[in-house]
Amino acid sequence: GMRRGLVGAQARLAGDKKSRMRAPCTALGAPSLIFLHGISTISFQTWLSQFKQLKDYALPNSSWSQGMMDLYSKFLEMCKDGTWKRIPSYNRTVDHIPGKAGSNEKEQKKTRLFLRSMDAEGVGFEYAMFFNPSEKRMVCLFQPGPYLEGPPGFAHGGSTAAIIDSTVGSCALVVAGRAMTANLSINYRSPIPLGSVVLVDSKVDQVEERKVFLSCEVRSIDGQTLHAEATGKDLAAGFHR
Ligand SMILES: CCCCCCCC(=O)SCCNC(=O)CCNC(=O)[C@H](O)C(C)(C)COP(=O)(O)OP(=O)(O)OC[C@H]1O[C@@H](n2cnc3c(N)ncnc32)[C@H](O)[C@@H]1OP(=O)(O)O
Repeated sequence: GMRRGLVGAQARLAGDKKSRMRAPCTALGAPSLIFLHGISTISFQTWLSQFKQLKDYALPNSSWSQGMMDLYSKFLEMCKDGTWKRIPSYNRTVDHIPGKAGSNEKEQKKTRLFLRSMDAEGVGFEYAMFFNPSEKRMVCLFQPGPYLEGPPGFAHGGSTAAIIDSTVGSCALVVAGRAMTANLSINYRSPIPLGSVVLVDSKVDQVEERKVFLSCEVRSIDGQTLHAEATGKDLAAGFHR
């Protein structure tokens, strides 16, 4: 009931019953905000049409817990007035790059975005990101699945690093247009139970020419437990190398 209602709400928000397959335009709002370069080389319509066949993985599926659904629903609400933007997610890195999305190049068919590498729903990284432009803040709702185990019953530190890197990297990418993580320093404060839901909350603290300085906290939904905190530096270069 709740879940179906939410998916319905999502579809209505996107204004299309096939929103599962094609949410990015509505979700991103103004793509020029996200991608500060390259957009002029192809027509806007062509760029949009490339997303049509792509499956968006940042939408609810049956593996999402009630906690994950509730949080997702809360963030969708906050998207209504434009304060937050839902960020779509694909299973190939190339599909996030304007002008290259939907590419059929042979080599790119074989590669996967690391966090979307597991085909079964719920076993690996289940996550959805939301961006707040005025705060230059990217929040990722993250539900680690059973295949991310490190200590028995808890998420592997590398998986935590991966979700932090991706959230911080996406934040830098949205703010700076291009981004490559140059440095990431993580303090692990409290283990993350598999199947729980945490908030990976990152923001840009400072931009100095090509350097983007970011900080990030991973907390339980109620905010009471600090699981990890990180600082990072992204360089706004190299992504298209
Ligand atoms: C949609 C999906 C989003 C997913 C996001 C995922 C994000 C990622 O995982 S990225 C992958 C992991 N990162 C990498 O592989 C990066 C590997 N490193 C590199 O390619 C290069 O070192 C790169 C591009 C970061 C920097 O190289 P380059 O552009 O030549 O910079 P360089 O000229 O050496 O340094 C520029 C400045 O940055 C500083 N800097 C460079 N590296 C670092 C570092 N590791 N730590 C701190 N500062 C650094 C330098 O000191 C220099 O500062 P200044 O100008 O004041 O002297």
